[in-house]
Amino acid sequence: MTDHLLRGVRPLGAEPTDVFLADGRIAAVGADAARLARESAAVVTVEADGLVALPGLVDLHTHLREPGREDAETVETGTRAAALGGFTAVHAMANTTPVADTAGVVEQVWNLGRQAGWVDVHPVGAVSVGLRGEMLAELGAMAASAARVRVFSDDGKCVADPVLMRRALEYVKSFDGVIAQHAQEPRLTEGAQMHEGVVSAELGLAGWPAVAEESIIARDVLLAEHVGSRLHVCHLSTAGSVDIIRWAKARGIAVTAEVTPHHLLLTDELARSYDPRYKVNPPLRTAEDVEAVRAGLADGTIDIVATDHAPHPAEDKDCEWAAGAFGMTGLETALPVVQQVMVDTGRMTWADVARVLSAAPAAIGRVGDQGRPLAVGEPATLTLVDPAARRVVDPAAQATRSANTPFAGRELPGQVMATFLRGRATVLDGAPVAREEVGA
Ligand SMILES: NC(=O)N[C@@H](CC(=O)O)C(=O)O
Ligand SMILES: [Zn+2]
Ligand SMILES: [Zn+2]
Repeated sequence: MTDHLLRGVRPLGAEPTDVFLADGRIAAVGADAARLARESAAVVTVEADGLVALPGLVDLHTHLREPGREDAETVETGTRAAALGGFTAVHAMANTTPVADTAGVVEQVWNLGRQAGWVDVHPVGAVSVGLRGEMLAELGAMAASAARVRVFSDDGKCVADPVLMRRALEYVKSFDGVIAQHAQEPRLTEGAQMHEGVVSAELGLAGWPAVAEESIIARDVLLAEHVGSRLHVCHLSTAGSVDIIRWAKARGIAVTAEVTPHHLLLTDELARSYDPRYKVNPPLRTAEDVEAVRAGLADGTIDIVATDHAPHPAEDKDCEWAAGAFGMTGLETALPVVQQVMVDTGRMTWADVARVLSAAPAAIGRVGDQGRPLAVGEPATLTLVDPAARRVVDPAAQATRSANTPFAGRELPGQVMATFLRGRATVLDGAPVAREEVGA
């Protein structure tokens, strides 16, 4: 395998240094790096002046759409988009067709990920058969499969039945799994089109009230406490949800929570455009909610940023608001949004970014060989970002097969220049590097 010398790179934004990647590991940092590189038979030098090195990003919430909706995304296109976004691992949500509710389907997704080779693909297993919320899926068989599933979710649907939720939390304890809940009380959100508030009232669109999210989170943290199991809350979006998580953590409950880039930046005011690009579950909320999730991420109440990358083909988005599908893409814009909202405002450091986009999601998903420190001997799984770059988001220039980014036309800071997965470059000079090109 080709070795790489990264010259003048700033690990976690610290002082510039040289880093040498050899045989899939970080072989040297500092003065030793150039010396060892000279002894290497095959070395590529990356001029990394001013680039920040982060551990490879880990997404706990990605929709890859395969099997079943290859018109929206495939494992190949979605994971290439992930690598370009600086990711080295993604968790592939279970709401595919067929649903990933058996060992057979999760192994299929896992194998597709290995064939594509862009990032490690960790399939998420469904909690219930067919996401129907009635009967537990074969959680143990998925955990014991080659895919080694640890994260289970009916995402897209809420596990609304408290008994089923309790049983799921109990079941995953035996293999250290976690239930990732899409917190949406179904009865309170029937026909909902956007956040329930001033804007929905003015537009005359059916509302999705904050309490529909908060009541499920409140119930679930109490269930997790009662059972003594791990709960993860997907795409938390309201100020009240942040308060509940803060309370639960103070009480010692094993709960973790994620926020998406779009909920960190965008508000329900965008619905006034009637452009379904802004239609998502949970919906874009108010400016007060946006401020609360930023504060919650900064103070550690919210553990991670996850993309909820949800590609949809044009026919499901180029339509009137009411007919549009819920969901937005996010893999190629997540790091730039976090830089803009949290780093460039001084609310977080690059070390914090490494925590919320790599170490913490790897820990929640029990992905042992990712989210590691950038230290000698560790796997060479990292990404290099140019924080001084600025780019206007162009859906046509993205690797994802779908164009439903809510950030189209916006200027965002930061560009991923290189990504390495166990020493192999998946991205160089900001462009994807197919595995065949490097002969690895
Ligand atoms: N977020 C969305 O609005 N949509 C997701 C499902 C989900 O994450 O709930 C999708 O699969 O399209
Ligand atoms: Zn969801
Ligand atoms: Zn989702």
